[in-house]
Amino acid sequence: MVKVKNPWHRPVVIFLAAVIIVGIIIMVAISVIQNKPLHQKCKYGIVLDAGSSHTSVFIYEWPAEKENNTGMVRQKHTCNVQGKGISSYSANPQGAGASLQLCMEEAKQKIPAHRHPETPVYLGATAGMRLLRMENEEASDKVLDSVAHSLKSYPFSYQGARIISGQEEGAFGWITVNYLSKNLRKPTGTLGALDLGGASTQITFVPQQNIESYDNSIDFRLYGNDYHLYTHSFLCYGKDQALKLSMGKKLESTLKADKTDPIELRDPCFHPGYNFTRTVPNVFNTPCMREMKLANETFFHVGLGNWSQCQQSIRKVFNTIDCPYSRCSFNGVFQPSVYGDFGAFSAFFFVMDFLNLTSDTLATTKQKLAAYCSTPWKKIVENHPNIKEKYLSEYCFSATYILTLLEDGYKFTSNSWKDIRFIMKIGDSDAGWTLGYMLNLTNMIPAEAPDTPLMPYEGYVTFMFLFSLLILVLLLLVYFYFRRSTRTAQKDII
Ligand SMILES: O=c1[nH]cnc2c1ncn2[C@@H]1O[C@H](COP(=O)(O)OP(=O)(O)O)[C@@H](O)[C@H]1O
Ligand SMILES: [Ca+2]
Repeated sequence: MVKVKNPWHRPVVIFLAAVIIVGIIIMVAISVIQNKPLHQKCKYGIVLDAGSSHTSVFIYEWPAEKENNTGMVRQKHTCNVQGKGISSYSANPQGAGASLQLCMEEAKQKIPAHRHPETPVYLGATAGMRLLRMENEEASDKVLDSVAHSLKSYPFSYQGARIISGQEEGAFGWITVNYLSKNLRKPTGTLGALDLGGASTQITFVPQQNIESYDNSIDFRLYGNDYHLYTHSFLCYGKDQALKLSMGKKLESTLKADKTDPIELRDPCFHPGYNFTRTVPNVFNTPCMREMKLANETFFHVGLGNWSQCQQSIRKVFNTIDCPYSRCSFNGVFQPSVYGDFGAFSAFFFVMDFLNLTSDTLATTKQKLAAYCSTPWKKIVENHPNIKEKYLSEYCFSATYILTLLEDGYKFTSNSWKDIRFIMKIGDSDAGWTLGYMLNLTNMIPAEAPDTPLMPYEGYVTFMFLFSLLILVLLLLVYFYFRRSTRTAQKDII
């Protein structure tokens, strides 16, 4: 009997199989490396939010290759500038620029040095500077010159320092929340934006009704979709200016009713037992109100802690009678019915979060707030020893103002109240106008949708891996089948 065997057969098959396996491994490795998102290659941008009460510096970061994809920019760092807002430096403009130094030095540390020259820096000032410009344009120009001069002294790419309009503030806040929620490339609805500052407040949303006033309408084409937005910014209706408006009205009626000395302003929006000596100019030092000349300049601000009376007094700062359109919010400003979900951020969040009122029904919110406002001031201070007294004393007013603004002003109902989400951040990033402002100025939101790869990166890697595994298994099956049939043939021959 002769045993037929090809001595070359086995090593050749093994060699071929090894070459194929190594080839597949190399192919997968190359494709993984080739397509790996380059995490280390990030770009940066800096936006300074020069608000009426304070300035914050925001540093944003995004992967260099993916700048046109929605949701790719994230907030890397924030720095709160010490002291008050830049508009408080009207008598000492140099101080405004100097106040930014610590945070700008921090930005130099946070951003890799080789990226400094290409990192854009923008400063946008909001309602505090709008008011200063109304009052004293020369002073407001000097403050802007001072911050511009300061920002130019850093190694970044200075792109300007300006007062943004209320419309921009509203629209960019809307872009921010919808960019971060990744709503912009989907057919699903968008999120309206409610921003409450110290000196102004903004409402922005996609309405169902026609926009009757040109000033309140803004159009965007983003990622191939058209958005027709309603937006309005109420100057003087941020919570600090609204407090002045409301106190000013009460002070005027107190003086009409009773000219006794000392003047006592009995205020239902402050806690019982609260008693603070203030000066009249401290209330009236704003272009939001007619000046009131008074011989006696100090008064006692005395708390009563009565929520429903507080709401009555706040209602007086909204004119809901005159309306030249089919419907208005207040002060003769056109507003379509609120529609869809809303993100309420900035002071809307700070106040409602402090009072634990971010997830109740409207009726429960009112009940809880009434109980809070009637709590004695002494007890409030005892319960919150570490909170700044100015903030603490004003939470009853601020929350009552928020409820009145949303319900009587914007016409939210107990039903649509459920559509308001009080938010501070979405993911890592703060809700606010700054991110939208930067995305717009760096052209990071294209009008048309950019070409997208066939499948996302993770899907691509998984696909390549499974496909290679399949080929390998098939090859092994062929090999074993081939080996078995060769052996069978050999046996048959034997
Ligand atoms: O922790 C907090 N508790 C209560 N209010 C806060 C807190 N942090 C900031 N605020 C308030 O948020 C508001 C922010 O307004 P901002 O300075 O942005 O003014 P603007 O947007 O009108 O220019 C101010 O009224 C400020 O007092
Ligand atoms: Ca603000």
